[in-house]
Amino acid sequence: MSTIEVRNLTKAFGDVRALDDVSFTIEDGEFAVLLGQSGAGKSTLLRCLNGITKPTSGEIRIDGEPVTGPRDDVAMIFQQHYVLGQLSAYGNALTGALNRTSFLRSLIGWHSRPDKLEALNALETVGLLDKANQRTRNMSGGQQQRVGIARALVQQPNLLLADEPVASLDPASAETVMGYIRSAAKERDLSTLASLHQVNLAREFGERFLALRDGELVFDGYREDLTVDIIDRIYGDVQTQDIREGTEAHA
Ligand SMILES: Nc1ncnc2c1ncn2[C@@H]1O[C@H](COP(=O)(O)OP(=O)(O)OP(=O)(O)O)[C@@H](O)[C@H]1O
Repeated sequence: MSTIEVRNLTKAFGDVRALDDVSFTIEDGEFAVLLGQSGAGKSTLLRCLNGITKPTSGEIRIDGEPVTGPRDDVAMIFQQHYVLGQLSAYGNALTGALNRTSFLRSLIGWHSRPDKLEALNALETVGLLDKANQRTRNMSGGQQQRVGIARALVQQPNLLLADEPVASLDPASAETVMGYIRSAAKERDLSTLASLHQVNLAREFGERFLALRDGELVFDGYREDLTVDIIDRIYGDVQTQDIREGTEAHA
């Protein structure tokens, strides 16, 4: 777990300000959800936190240390499950330990006992221990995404980032996968920032919420503060119709 401080972060692509003077802090072990319309700047923010994208100005610090490039203690889960189809779930999970494995050892597929235990432990966390030996190409999309989560956990991150981790899944699998991300983060006390475009899922799983609109941070608060009117401000009316109807139906 780590504290993440983002100060006056701006990222410009030509005339487009993908991030515009964004500042926030994520406390140790906090589970934060990043909201915003398509093009709001969510991926750019996650990529800056991951050290893949260099900000135009501003600063990111993890436990006080400036982020200047990719770091081993920051793991990312992507929308597409980038698993190696020919490998088993266990083999994929073990690739999360490559940052701790020498090049020669990785060539011959040698892994330390603690790394092997870590991979099995991570598969257990995502409910796939009984499928450890199954080739991932024969698994469902949701299961492949859970293998991706296991791999991220084996990396032993202090910060877990997830960029639309359930966008390509059906609603039931999306809920299952989000449940595993949430419980993995809780179990390991991981500071987490996950972008989600499904507002209902975000409200179900999020604890803290950050929202971007046109690159600006327009909301930073907790579940009780994330009212339908705020969601309206983040998205416009389109996404909130269902929520209003749901709220009224339960009233
Ligand atoms: N490499 C790039 N070059 C030029 N413009 C970019 C680049 N990456 C992002 N942008 C622009 O920055 C803005 C923010 O994009 P970003 O992908 O961060 O949004 P997003 O909220 O993640 O959207 P989505 O939900 O559709 O993935 C958009 O206007 C996008 O076109």
